[in-house]
Amino acid sequence: MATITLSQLTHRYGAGQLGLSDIDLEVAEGEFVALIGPSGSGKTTLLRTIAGFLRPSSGVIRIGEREVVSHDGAWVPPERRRLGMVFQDHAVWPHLSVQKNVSYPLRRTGTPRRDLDTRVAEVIEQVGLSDYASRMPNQLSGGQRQRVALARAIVARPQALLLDEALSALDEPLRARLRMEIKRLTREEHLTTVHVTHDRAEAIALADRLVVLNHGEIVQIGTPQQLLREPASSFVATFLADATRFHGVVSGHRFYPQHPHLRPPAGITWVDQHQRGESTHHATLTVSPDDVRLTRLDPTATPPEDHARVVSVLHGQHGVEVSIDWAGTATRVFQRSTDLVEGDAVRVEIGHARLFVGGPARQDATVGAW
Ligand SMILES: Nc1ncnc2c1ncn2[C@@H]1O[C@H](COP(=O)(O)OP(=O)(O)OP(=O)(O)O)[C@@H](O)[C@H]1O
Repeated sequence: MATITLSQLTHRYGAGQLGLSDIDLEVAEGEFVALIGPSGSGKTTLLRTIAGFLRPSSGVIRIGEREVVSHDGAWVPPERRRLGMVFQDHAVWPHLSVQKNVSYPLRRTGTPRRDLDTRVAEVIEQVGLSDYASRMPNQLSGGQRQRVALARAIVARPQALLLDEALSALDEPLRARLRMEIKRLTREEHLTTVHVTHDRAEAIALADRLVVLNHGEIVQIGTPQQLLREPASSFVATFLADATRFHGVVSGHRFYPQHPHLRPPAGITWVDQHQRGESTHHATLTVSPDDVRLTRLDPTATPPEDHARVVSVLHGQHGVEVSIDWAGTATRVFQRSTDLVEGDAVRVEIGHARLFVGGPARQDATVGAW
């Protein structure tokens, strides 16, 4: 296993489109890192650059002891980087059995027969396919084919494992099971892993550290708990925890919201992002869906001015997601259970909020789709 180090990595596509901007990142030996961010933020570009499918415009990539992309233009092609890759679409060879698919990387490098048989049997067992070794891919389920792809990616003990939406094509509950198995397997094999996913729950469940990208830049790196507890910007709070943003101004250490009815709660965490020379008075209050309480108002009485309306109520396995319209601001609220229904008038109370003062203007841009 190896450390992956990226230094000042920048990529511009042919049309001038910025893919990556000045990325510095070190993935430690045996660490599991997930790349997350809105659509177009650069996740795929970054993974493809590490894999060697894309040659960055500038910067250095080191995998283990070796520079695979250097300042002086030196370049190691993908097949010589000793990386394992798993894509979304079960890329296994249809004309080869499970055993032959998995053993292929070892046959290619001329591994002696006995070593090959032992290692292939070991990996096939690790992914739970021992009873299927002689089957052809068309006799397997989607989940089983993805396990074959995973076994083939790790059989040659790669320096690192790259996962590109590897679980996205699978349905629950299979997806959740394979997610846990990947976690176990990467730990057992002490695999350095970089995982691109659109699924925040998956990233949070699997990763030792999350790398949040936006506009081709890293906007925050940290453990899932750190990022959830201490998002560095209103963008990260909104993106990772579905927080709602309310804009306003700060003056004399008080927040004045634009939102006509918002009463800032007593529990505010101030995050001062003020940058010298910038206008500092703009501020964004983020409210996490867990920190809002809703009380149904008497439907026969005229609702007070600051009421909100329930727009939708989605019951799920682990609770209820209530969306409200609060003077034009769509706000998400998580509740353990509720008897609220669409159209109800509610009173809104905020338990805790984070106030981001100043900071880069573009973090307030639309978060975008996953
Ligand atoms: N082949 C290409 N030519 C030009 N621009 C590209 C190309 N591929 C990606 N881009 C641009 O580079 C930026 C980063 O794209 P990338 O595909 O890495 O994002 P992503 O985070 O993986 O997005 P998604 O979640 O939608 O897959 C985007 O602005 C995108 O439009």
